[in-house]
Amino acid sequence: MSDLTRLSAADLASRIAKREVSAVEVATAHLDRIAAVDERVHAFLHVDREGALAAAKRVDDGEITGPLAGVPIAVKDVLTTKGIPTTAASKILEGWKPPYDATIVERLKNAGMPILGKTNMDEFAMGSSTEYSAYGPTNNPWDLGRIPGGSGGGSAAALAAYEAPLAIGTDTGGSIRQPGAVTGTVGAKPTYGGTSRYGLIAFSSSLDTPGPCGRTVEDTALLHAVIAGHDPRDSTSIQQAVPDVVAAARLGATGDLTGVKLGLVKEFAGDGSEPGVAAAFRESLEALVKLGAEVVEVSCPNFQYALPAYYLIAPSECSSNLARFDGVRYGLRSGDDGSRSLEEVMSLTRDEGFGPEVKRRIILGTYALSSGYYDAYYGQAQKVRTLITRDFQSAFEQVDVLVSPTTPFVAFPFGSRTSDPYQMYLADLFTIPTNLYGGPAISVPCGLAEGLPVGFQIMAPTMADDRMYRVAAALESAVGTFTPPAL
Ligand SMILES: NC(=O)C[C@H](N)C(=O)O
Repeated sequence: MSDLTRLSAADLASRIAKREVSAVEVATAHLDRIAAVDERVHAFLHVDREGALAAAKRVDDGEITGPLAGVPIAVKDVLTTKGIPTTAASKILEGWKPPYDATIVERLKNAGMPILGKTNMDEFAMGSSTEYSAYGPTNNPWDLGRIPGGSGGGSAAALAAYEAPLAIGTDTGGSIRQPGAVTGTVGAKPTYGGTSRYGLIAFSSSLDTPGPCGRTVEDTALLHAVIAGHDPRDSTSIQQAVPDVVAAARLGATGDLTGVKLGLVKEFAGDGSEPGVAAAFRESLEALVKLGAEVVEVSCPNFQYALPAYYLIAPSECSSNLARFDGVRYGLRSGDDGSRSLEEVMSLTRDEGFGPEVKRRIILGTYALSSGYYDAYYGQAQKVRTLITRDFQSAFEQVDVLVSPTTPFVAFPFGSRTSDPYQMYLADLFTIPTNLYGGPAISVPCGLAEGLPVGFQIMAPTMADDRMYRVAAALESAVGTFTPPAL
């Protein structure tokens, strides 16, 4: 039989449904692949062999059916999994086993999708390379000396290394799309509120968005349909019905984009992209025009303020959200030998438990929220957020979607951006505006630059997630998918 780990999720699901292959065989093939290559890739922080096989058996026993029943999946370690270690790649949560499942995880289980394990990430999702994981970085399957993106580098690398056919990520400023771009995989950030945050360890609550990752656009859409939709346990969850993203992906795959208007953001053009990235993006745009799309230049003058606004809003929210890690309620507790006060124990725990990037953001956010500075920093950033939203709204009066490269550069070598935080933050230059607005966006592989993958980003209006899938699938039909060298 062909290697099951090379098949698409759609193909696996149909073979399992027809009983040409069992779900247990599919899960076993992926677990064996993880055992064979993950020492080199380090995509996983925890592998749940027993749990995955038990879930697969329930599908084989006919207890669960559905569009992705029996298709295994990897889950970013920032979503709670009942009884399974969940660390957000931080020492402060080492050994913590949550007492409940995140809604996303619950939906995967109800859909009969065996969870292979938890994937590596930057600590608390702060970073663009997984180099800030307290458990060591993930290596990019395209070149093991390079970063797989971040924060969800583990989920993207697991796909590129054929350790999992599907994965879950979360995107606060680009953490699904940028890892997708640099690993040659697909990553979609749904509309904010379109996927539940219940059980997602909060970084920046007004931005955090869980979403699907896959190797093809159709697979990603199939997973989107499983996880999206209203959740009464999340107060910002949207009530409205989820658009039919699977139908949109299948429509796009026919390769006809007649009448679709693509907006090229004027302010992004030539803005710091590596020449290879800019070239692959331009060629893809031409490919889309051949499929019938029209390209219109649009101006979004406030996008240039997105990065600074994000680095006030996200740290401000994180300084509040991460206050709960105090050595009392979860995981690590340091220096509690009976001689120290509660404050001292909290302080020692947080000093030992948090890594340097997390500390940097807590300090930055606490400062931005402090009395006397609140209006000048946090308040001002919120106003910028409104202006960016207006830029999107007026752009979408002229075009159906906006397009850009996903990230200005291809996967960079380890250590090349850790000494200057700003250089790391630039990885999200093109992805952050969407998070501030709240709309959906997807990254789809569009070519190679010096042998490394380049991502093409498609941004759509809120609750028009289907539009981006249509264009993404059309692009995929024109440029194909990209396979890394054998590991
Ligand atoms: N969490 C994200 O979406 C990643 C972003 N690079 C950040 O460090 O905040």
